[in-house]
Amino acid sequence: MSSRTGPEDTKKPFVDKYFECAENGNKEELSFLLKSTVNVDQRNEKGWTALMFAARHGQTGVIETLLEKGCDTNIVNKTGQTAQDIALFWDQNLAAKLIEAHMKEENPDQQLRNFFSLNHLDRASEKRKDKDWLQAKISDETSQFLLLSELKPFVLPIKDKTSKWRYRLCWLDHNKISSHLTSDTVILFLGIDHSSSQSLFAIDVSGKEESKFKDLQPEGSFMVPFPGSLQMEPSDAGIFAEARSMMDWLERYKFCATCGSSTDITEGGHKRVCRNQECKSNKGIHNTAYPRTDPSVIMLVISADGKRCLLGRKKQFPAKMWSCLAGFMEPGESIEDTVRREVEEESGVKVGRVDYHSSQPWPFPASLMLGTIAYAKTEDIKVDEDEMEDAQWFRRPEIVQMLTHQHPQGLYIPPEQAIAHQIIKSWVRNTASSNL
Ligand SMILES: NC(=O)C1=CN([C@@H]2O[C@H](COP(=O)(O)OP(=O)(O)OC[C@H]3O[C@@H](n4cnc5c(N)ncnc54)[C@H](OP(=O)(O)O)[C@@H]3O)[C@@H](O)[C@H]2O)C=CC1
Ligand SMILES: [Mg+2]
Ligand SMILES: [Mg+2]
Ligand SMILES: [Mg+2]
Ligand SMILES: [Zn+2]
Repeated sequence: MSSRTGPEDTKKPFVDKYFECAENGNKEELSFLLKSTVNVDQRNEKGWTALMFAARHGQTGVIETLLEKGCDTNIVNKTGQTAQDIALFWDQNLAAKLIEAHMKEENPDQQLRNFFSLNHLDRASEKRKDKDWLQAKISDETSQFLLLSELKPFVLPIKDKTSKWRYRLCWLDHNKISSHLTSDTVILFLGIDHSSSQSLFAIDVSGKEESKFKDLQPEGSFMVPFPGSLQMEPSDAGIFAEARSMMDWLERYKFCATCGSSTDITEGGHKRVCRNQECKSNKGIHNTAYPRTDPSVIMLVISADGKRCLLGRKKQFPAKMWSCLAGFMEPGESIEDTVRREVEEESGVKVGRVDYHSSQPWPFPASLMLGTIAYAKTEDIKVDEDEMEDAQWFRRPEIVQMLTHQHPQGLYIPPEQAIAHQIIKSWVRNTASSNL
């Protein structure tokens, strides 16, 4: 490899050496560098990681070491390839298989699981209808409770396997929180964790002095959910999404939307029941007392020549961040038509075909993002100035710069936890060898 230069700093000789070890299969020295100076996912100026160098040269021993050290197999380089793409391109089949096996282990269904959607709990929707069962679980000494104050979760700081600071949900057992449970405390059943046989709950402690909870766990704190929750362990983020959306609904929908009467919380917090026996909401399908989920579409619009994609800036976005267009679905509208309508409203561009990509619960407060790739039939842009600050077509090389934080003007797209990032990355990967 001719050029592997990284950022101009004192670490550069070590980083160069690190990539050289990956290329030559020098496992011992690579492990030593990882222990002392180098981050496992360090990239060079072309966006290559050690895993990519090892994949390119079929260094299976190094690949095993890097995978053990928790390297990220999803990183793309500046041409939009992952390490696995590189291994396949260079006929390093053993290397490609090793990476694929690791990815399968982490994600057995081989389906993109967006951040906030990794919730492994069994919601036990039949069991939670049984009041006695629920009450027994609330008092069970093995049950675990998550505190939420004004929708802020009680969390612990931890270092992940690459030494970055992240947050974990802080679970407290019944003994610790029993003094905070009064007859009007909102208790939400989250589900059963079958790996530990524990039932998990969230409780609302809004209005109580937050510092008091430090006695239960001195390292714990209430975290402002956005953007803090993006730094959560992905498996906790899914549980947090359920807890936050549900708690927000329980707090905001106290009265019956049909007749305005008071409601009672049932089924562990998953349903409200109108106290007015005559109310239409108590008659089956008309029930307005279930939690809300607001479907929203989010789309990467591709130009007719396939070479550019359309990104927009909402007025509230941080400076220099561009993202996919997005919008709420209206009742009686298909996903495809919502995409066509929102794109035309926001940018004036007309869309034809729409393909589904993946989905993401977005708990601010309760959107379900339906991710799509949409194909434009027109090019002229007319920005909806009420909602958008700007919308523009970007060529693929510029998108890659934005994706890999290499853009000369510092433009960037949302982080990997946002579905927008994943849709953009998919397009970049799928067009990696098409010379656009
Ligand atoms: N995960 C991700 O990567 C991304 C997620 N999103 C999320 O997508 C969702 C939709 O995107 P956005 O561009 O804001 O939507 P829209 O383009 O539909 O426009 C937003 C406007 O819609 C109105 N609105 C608010 N709630 C609803 C609702 N439940 N149904 C219909 N209209 C509503 C509001 O208008 P008014 O103020 O007049 O009430 C709001 O200003 C948001 O929740 C946003 O946070 C967006 C981009 C990226
Ligand atoms: Mg919008
Ligand atoms: Mg809109
Ligand atoms: Mg809209
Ligand atoms: Zn009612």
